[in-house]
Amino acid sequence: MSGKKIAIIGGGNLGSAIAKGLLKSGFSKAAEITVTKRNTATLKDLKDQGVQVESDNAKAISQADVVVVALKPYNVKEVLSELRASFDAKKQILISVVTGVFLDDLEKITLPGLPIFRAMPNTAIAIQESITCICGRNASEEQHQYVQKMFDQLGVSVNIDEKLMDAATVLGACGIAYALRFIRASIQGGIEIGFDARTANLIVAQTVKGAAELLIKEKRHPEEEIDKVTTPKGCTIAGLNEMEHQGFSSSLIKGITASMDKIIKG
Ligand SMILES: NC(=O)C1=CN([C@@H]2O[C@H](COP(=O)(O)OP(=O)(O)OC[C@H]3O[C@@H](n4cnc5c(N)ncnc54)[C@H](OP(=O)(O)O)[C@@H]3O)[C@@H](O)[C@H]2O)C=CC1
Ligand SMILES: O=C(O)[C@@H]1CCC=N1
Repeated sequence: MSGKKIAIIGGGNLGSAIAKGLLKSGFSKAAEITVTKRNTATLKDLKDQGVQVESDNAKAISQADVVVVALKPYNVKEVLSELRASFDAKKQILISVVTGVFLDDLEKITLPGLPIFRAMPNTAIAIQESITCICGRNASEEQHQYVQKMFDQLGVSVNIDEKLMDAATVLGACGIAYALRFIRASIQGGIEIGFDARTANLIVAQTVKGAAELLIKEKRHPEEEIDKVTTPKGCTIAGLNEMEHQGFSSSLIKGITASMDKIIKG
């Protein structure tokens, strides 16, 4: 239990997922979390669990020890610059999960010297299974440890240089969507070869989980594990090679670089 009051500014997809993860992990009590957005009706689930729901950002920030900003990139400047007076550089930490807004910009928009972190989680944060890449400035060792502990409760965290934050957004945050599209396509294939949708979903999701766990728990290289599956002249290599002829790896790599270009060039 952290004991700190956390205000999440922008309770949309990611902001709400963070609140859910904080509750589920026991890192925060419901009464310690405030989530803001203009239309608070969509936060009913969180409100029913005891989370404070608010449309007054200034009030939420001034009562918080930790401010998590989960606004859309295009309205961060407009919203935060009006809230400058609510921040306290001596007592607070700002954590931004906003894509493409630099520590420099965040400090200019808010207060000089404010301890500021950028964190890039993904939506699996709602079930404590995120990978979260973190960088920060102006923070004490204790504040760094607090932020890392917070995201470790919500999955796994890794400290990176800010220059890799856009790449982290693509690989980790967008990556959930890429993985789910792989899963959905596999389910479609599974239905075509005979399974009902529900059974295909279970088989594919558990298979993907197993593949990931082999890498995470056993620290294996993907190709080492693929070699164990590909019986000579067998059906796996026939399928894999056909996928490659159709551009499977190439399309993924091109998709990843297209996402990266979108962040950099807009
Ligand atoms: N979704 C994801 O998987 C990830 C998203 N991100 C980043 O997180 C940020 C949020 O993304 P996401 O959650 O998907 O976006 P959403 O649009 O779902 O959430 C943004 C929320 O901000 C609220 N909002 C808008 N204006 C204000 C305001 N003035 N005060 C308070 N709240 C406001 C909106 O609600 P209302 O209109 O009711 O005010 C909305 O719910 C983005 O910067 C994104 O790049 C990063 C990693 C992963
Ligand atoms: O698509 C987006 O722009 C955001 C950033 C990472 C995930 N969703």
